[in-house]
Amino acid sequence: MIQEKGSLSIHTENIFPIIKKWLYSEKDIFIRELISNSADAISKLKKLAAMGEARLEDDFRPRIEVIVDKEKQTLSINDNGIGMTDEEVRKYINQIAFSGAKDFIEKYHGKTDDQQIIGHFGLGFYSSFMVSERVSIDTLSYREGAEAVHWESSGDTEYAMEPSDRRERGTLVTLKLDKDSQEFLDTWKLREIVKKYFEFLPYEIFLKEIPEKDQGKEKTETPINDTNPLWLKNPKDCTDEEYRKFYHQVFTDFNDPLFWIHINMDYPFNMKGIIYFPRLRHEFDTVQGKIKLYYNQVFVADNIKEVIPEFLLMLKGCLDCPDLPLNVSRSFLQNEGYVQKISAHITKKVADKLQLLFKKDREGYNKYWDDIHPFVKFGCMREDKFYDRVSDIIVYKTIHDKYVTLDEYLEPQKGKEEKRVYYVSDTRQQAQYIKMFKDNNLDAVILNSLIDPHFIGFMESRLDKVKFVCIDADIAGAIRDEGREPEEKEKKDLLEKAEKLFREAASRDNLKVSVESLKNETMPAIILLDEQSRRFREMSKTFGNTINPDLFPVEETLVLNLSNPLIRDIIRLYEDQDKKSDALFAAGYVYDLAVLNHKQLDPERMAKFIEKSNELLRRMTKTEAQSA
Ligand SMILES: Nc1ncnc2c1ncn2[C@@H]1O[C@H](COP(=O)(O)OP(=O)(O)OP(=O)(O)O)[C@@H](O)[C@H]1O
Repeated sequence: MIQEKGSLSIHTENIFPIIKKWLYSEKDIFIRELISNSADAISKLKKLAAMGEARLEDDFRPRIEVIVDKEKQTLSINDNGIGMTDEEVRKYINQIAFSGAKDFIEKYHGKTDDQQIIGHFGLGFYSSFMVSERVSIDTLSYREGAEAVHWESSGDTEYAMEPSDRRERGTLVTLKLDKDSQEFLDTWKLREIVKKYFEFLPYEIFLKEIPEKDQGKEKTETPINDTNPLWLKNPKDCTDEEYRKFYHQVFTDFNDPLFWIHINMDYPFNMKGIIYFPRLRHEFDTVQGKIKLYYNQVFVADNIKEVIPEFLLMLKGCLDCPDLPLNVSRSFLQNEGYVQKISAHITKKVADKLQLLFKKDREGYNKYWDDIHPFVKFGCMREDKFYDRVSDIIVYKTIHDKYVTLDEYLEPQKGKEEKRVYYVSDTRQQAQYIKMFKDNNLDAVILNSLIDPHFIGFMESRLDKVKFVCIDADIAGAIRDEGREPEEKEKKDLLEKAEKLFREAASRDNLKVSVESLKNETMPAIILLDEQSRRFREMSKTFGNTINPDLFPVEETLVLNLSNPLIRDIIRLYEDQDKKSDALFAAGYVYDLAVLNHKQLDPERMAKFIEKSNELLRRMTKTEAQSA
């Protein structure tokens, strides 16, 4: 060919500043575009060879090179793919690539949300001008008798074409980086970017620096990428060690995952990947999950909510979905039937895995539960289908350190019209109540994590005639000793007197008081909290009200235990004018102890309580000393 100069058919001057600005936050996408082009060029060549339309060398190995020349300030991408003839350069580069950029701008200009466009930007080759003063191409087509072509442009409307001295089939794109983009000469940074998008590209990528370091030395070349990610391997042939290693490598998490699911399907659509259940160090870790989406082994993005059910984003994994229509907008994806099928399939796979673990290794499943419960609960609340598949294997940790399903927990209440699940929402604050339950051989489950107030509400909405009741709320029914209950008249009389006495002693006119004969004799009184108002307060905490718990006061009832002789004695003392002050002293003390059982006393009350305790000791020793 003879030397040729020309003008590009579009007004690139207008486009240029817009694209540059738009790309500012994601400058490195030009690398993705150029390497993608090289990978496409190799795929096309392989396809043609398979059809018998191109001849490959016997020792052909697909290869992409990223070459840095710090002296010349150039960054080049070289491949041994299909190459281009001069006609093709005219067509694909001069016309298509540049008009592609124009289409792109027309479509997306003004959209501030980069996330509108997934993965493929359609900006292609043109994006190389975002970082370059000048871009050149040296290419030799696979076609027999083709001549190599050199093309060059500075990103304005002018280009130049002439013969090239390239001898090998394939394409070399060289960018003379502009002064604002010198960071792309940093091989460490380049390696990071290439790894981000192409860690699992099926063709080997090599990073080279010119002049080569350690010249003359015998070298073994190692590609930057892993051309055979584990998800492509048949699950039957993968070892646990390989799964763990892959997890460490991809997520740079040194902890081992709990377990994993290998997805490997070809029909009715193509999807491969591995999803891991990470170990949680604390509850808030859950938000740090990561599902990486790939398209034919090229990374697209992390955590695309439109493709992956939201609750699965708490897990970690890689999913390769070559059938995804990735060059479309997110809003379109949401309505795509294919995407819904992917979502449904992953949900089913995860539920199946949990069911399998539960059935085959209940012990192991119980051990995992502390790590996986936020995920399972969140999943149930988010996806009806997931709930339907796992509702029978939701387990609850009990105060006896066992893990039981709801059916197992409710077994002793079989035949009862309304069933109750007693739960602990704070193991420290409710320690006394737990002890009381244990002493009476009763069981309660522990639901003390952030998600649990929501989960309890959710479960009640799903279950007919099952109520969740906190261990410090309305439990008198569970621990009442029916055999010891006094006559109704006597009980009414006692209640009237006790109400008067304890309201006066606690200085609270509206204190709710009840009298019961409890199975447990040791405790004179306990405080019960109204379940509804307590739940309201818990919920307000999860919505950020941690500052003032008194904003939502919780209704309390002081339950006096008639099985403990102290209560009747105090009531009797109260009726004796001479002993009234002693009765008030003792009643106030009993009340304070009951309150202390489930929460801290406010500072003023605490100071008084200590004063009273000291007085009590003094009274005790004084009587002892007098009688001695
Ligand atoms: N390394 C290469 N080897 C062979 N042909 C190439 C190479 N790079 C670009 N081309 C040709 O130039 C065309 C335009 O490239 P460009 O990157 O602008 O768009 P695209 O790859 O077709 O689309 P998009 O990047 O939007 O997915 C390509 O379709 C291809 O035919």
